[in-house]
Amino acid sequence: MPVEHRVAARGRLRARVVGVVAGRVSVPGMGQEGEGGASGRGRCVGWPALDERRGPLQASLGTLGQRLQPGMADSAQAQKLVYLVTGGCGFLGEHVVRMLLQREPRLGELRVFDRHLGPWLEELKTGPVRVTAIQGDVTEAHEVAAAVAGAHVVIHTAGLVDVFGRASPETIHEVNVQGTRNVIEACVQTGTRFLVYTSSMEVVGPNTKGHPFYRGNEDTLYEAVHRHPYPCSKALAERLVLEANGREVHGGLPLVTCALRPTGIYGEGHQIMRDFYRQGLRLGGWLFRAIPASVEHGRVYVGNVAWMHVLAARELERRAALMGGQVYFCYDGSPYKSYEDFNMEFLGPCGLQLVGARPLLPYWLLVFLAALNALLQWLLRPLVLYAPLLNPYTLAVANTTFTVSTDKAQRHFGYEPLFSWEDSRTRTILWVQAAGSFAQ
Ligand SMILES: NC(=O)C1=CN([C@@H]2O[C@H](COP(=O)(O)OP(=O)(O)OC[C@H]3O[C@@H](n4cnc5c(N)ncnc54)[C@H](O)[C@@H]3O)[C@@H](O)[C@H]2O)C=CC1
Ligand SMILES: C[C@@H](CO)CCC[C@@H](C)[C@H]1CC[C@H]2[C@@H]3[C@H](O)CC4=CC(=O)CC[C@]4(C)[C@H]3CC[C@]12C
Repeated sequence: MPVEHRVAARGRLRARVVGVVAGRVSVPGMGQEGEGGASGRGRCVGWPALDERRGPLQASLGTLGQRLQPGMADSAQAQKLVYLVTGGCGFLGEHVVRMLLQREPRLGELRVFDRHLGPWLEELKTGPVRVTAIQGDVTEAHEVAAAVAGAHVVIHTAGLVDVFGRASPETIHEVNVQGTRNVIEACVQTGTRFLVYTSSMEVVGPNTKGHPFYRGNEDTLYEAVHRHPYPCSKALAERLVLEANGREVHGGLPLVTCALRPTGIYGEGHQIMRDFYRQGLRLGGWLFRAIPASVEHGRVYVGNVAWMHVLAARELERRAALMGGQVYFCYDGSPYKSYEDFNMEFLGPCGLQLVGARPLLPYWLLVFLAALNALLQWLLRPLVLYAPLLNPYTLAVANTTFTVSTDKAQRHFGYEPLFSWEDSRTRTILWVQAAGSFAQ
């Protein structure tokens, strides 16, 4: 049984801590030095502008090696590091946690902070690394500050991922924007210097005009205009993180931040994939094409997203001047396909078939159905939560080409996908099969 106790660090704290443990290790190769680079700036229609008082991004920090904190020396003998992963029990967060345990040799303590702690944390009980599970809420500044205190690196992946209208826009803003602000302020107050933020491709697009983004990179010009609360919140939060780069933290050294922008993540734990599978099973093994095969939607395997987080976090120290204040799309070798055709890479081997070489319904009818769903959601809200997958926003995202092709992360911090497409596919298929066989 885990020992549960109250955290005493830094004042009032309601976060609950569960101590557990895990292990082990390998080291990746490094790539070439790269250039600086731009970060996309989104515009959120109908949302408040960010406080601009801190001015433009501060990307140039000097060589970090000259200003090492205790415990940050780059050698096998170095003091072990304390990592904090917010949202560490989510779909991506769990993979980040497991990846850190497997592939961060300097890991001394891993703090997993989440509103809902997963029972799988129990498995991490054996091994050389101390794992501390902290039940807490990123919107509670004091809980975040207590969790951050004493951490060397924070990977902030907690977020409210809702494009279906389950949560209110205010709640999405509170968790994604204020939660991120709390993480940044906690780093500043407690002297934590390295912050990796999980942003999203949605910060860039697809935009409200449905413009295609075809094999774009971090410097591709694109009109990033959002209306939906989720991409708005991610864009605002990303901006906060990037603008915080270079701020002086407690102890006088500069904060180093970067943001990673995954495209649509898939892999073990992907609930929407599991939902499509179950829906197909209910329909006798059939799914019906709604989106033209020619509309490409960028996807990335969760293990590679986790790996990119681990590498970025590790390299922020050595490459602060290059990486600080930068954004990186998360990409891998997953093929460019439509959302539905891509899902069939996994659902096909699980016995489902996608009916139709072309969409079975005309687009105008889908638009009508999506609008009807939105209306029903609004009408029924006082009585029941009606949140189907299809709404005007999800239709627009699924029906707009958005694909990424970039090597910026490779050039800046040596990222190469850890999992090949074949591995990613096989792992996902096995998970879908297992997940689908549980309760219908
Ligand atoms: N799923 C996707 O395709 C993509 C996700 N992202 C980003 O990746 C991050 C992780 O997303 P997923 O793993 O897909 O979502 P998820 O919902 O599985 O995980 C989010 C985690 O954050 C936790 N959380 C939510 N609100 C919290 C709060 N107030 N305090 C503490 N913890 C809280 C949740 O309990 C959950 O464990 C998010 O920031 C999301 O915006 C970015 C691009 C694509
Ligand atoms: C029209 C339907 C016919 O089958 C298909 C509807 C699919 C949608 C539910 C998904 C299509 C694209 C997805 C989003 C995309 O992958 C980008 C995302 C990034 C994030 O940061 C969060 C998740 C998401 C918005 C993702 C959500 C589900 C889709 C809209």
